[in-house]
Formats: sequence, structure tokens, C-alpha cells
Amino acid sequence: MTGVAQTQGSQNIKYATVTWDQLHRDARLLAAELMRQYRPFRGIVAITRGGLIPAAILGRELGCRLIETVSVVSYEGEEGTQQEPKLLKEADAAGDGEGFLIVDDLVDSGVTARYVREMLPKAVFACLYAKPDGRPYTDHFVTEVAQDTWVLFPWDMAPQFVPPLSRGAVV
Ligand SMILES: O=P(O)(O)OC[C@H]1O[C@H](OP(=O)(O)OP(=O)(O)O)[C@H](O)[C@@H]1O
Ligand SMILES: Nc1nc2[nH]cnc2c(=O)[nH]1
Ligand SMILES: [Mg+2]
Repeated sequence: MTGVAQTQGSQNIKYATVTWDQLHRDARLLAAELMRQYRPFRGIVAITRGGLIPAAILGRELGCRLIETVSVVSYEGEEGTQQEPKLLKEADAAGDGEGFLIVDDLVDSGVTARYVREMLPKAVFACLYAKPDGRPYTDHFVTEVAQDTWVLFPWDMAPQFVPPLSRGAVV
């Protein structure tokens, strides 16, 4: 995870960037930890959309082919204006969560995780990254991220041209 600061208007925003390779490595580390601690899961519930790719990697590593989704919207707009979670689709196949693993990309405030856990109280919850406020709502995570830092996932970014310093670029 690489930290960068960017100024937007008068605000200095801290970002932690995650590459595809890092995300894949972290998802495999999480899978190894879950294999050590649990019997095979009956299925995985991915919290859309951020949990979809981590859930696909975990499903492959854990040999789990039943992938259900729960669709919750907690943030709208650029880099997060949090609102009341809105449920767009329930995880019907998961019942009360018994034998299921809930997967998300990260917990930040923990609002989304708490909301989904209430629907699936018997499931195990795992994510890749956790900010301190969200930590109590996840059973497993790989890397902690500072609360004031916005995680940029590979699907949030695109490589772009940066002019050389000799042309007066500001670092
Ligand atoms: O712990 P919280 O403060 O609730 O934040 C974490 C949630 O926010 C993001 O999802 P988002 O609602 O932005 O939707 P997305 O996954 O569809 O991008 C992220 O993927 C988590 O699901
Ligand atoms: N991409 C992204 N989505 C979030 N949703 C809540 N916190 C975050 C974050 O740090 N990064
Ligand atoms: Mg999400």
C-alpha cells in the first residue's frame, strides 16, 4: 500500500493506493488465515460492489463456488459522502448466515458491516483493509489503514502521463 497526499482546493487529502498485485496478494493472505481457522464455508456473500473482486479471489482459493451478493449503498458522490445504508438486494441464499463468509473490500466507519451483520448474524465477516472505527465490525482483515486516509482501489485508478520535473512539475 502506497501513501500519497493530494491537494484538492484548500484540502490536503491522504490516499493509500492499492495495486492489483497487492490486492491479489492480500486476498490470498486472508484466504490462508480463513483456511487455518474455519472448516470449509458453505458459501460466500459479497457486499457489492467493493466485495465482488475480493470474494472472487477468496472463492477460488477456498474452493467455494456458491457466491451470493448483498447490495448496500452507503456512500454517494466523490470520495464518500456517507448516508444511511440503502438495501438494494438481500442475500437470500445465505439464510441467517450459518456457514457463510461475508466479504467486503474494507471497513471504514463500520456502518455497512454492522448493517449486513445484522441481516446475517451467524456469518463470519472478513475484509482486506480496516480503519480503526470499523475494526470492531470485522472478524478478519489484512492491513489497517489510518482513519483519515482514503483507500484508492485498482478499479478507482488509471495510469496517466506525468510531466518530467524539468518541465516545472510540482512534486
Ligand atoms: O465502513 P463504512 O463506512 O460503511 O464503509 C465501507 C463501505 O464503503 C464502500 O462501499 P460503497 O458504499 O462506497 O459502495 P461500493 O462498494 O459499491 O463502491 C466499501 O466498499 C464498503 O462497503
Ligand atoms: N474506495 C474507498 N471507498 C470507501 N468507502 C468508505 N471508505 C472508503 C475508502 O477509504 N476508499
Ligand atoms: Mg462497498
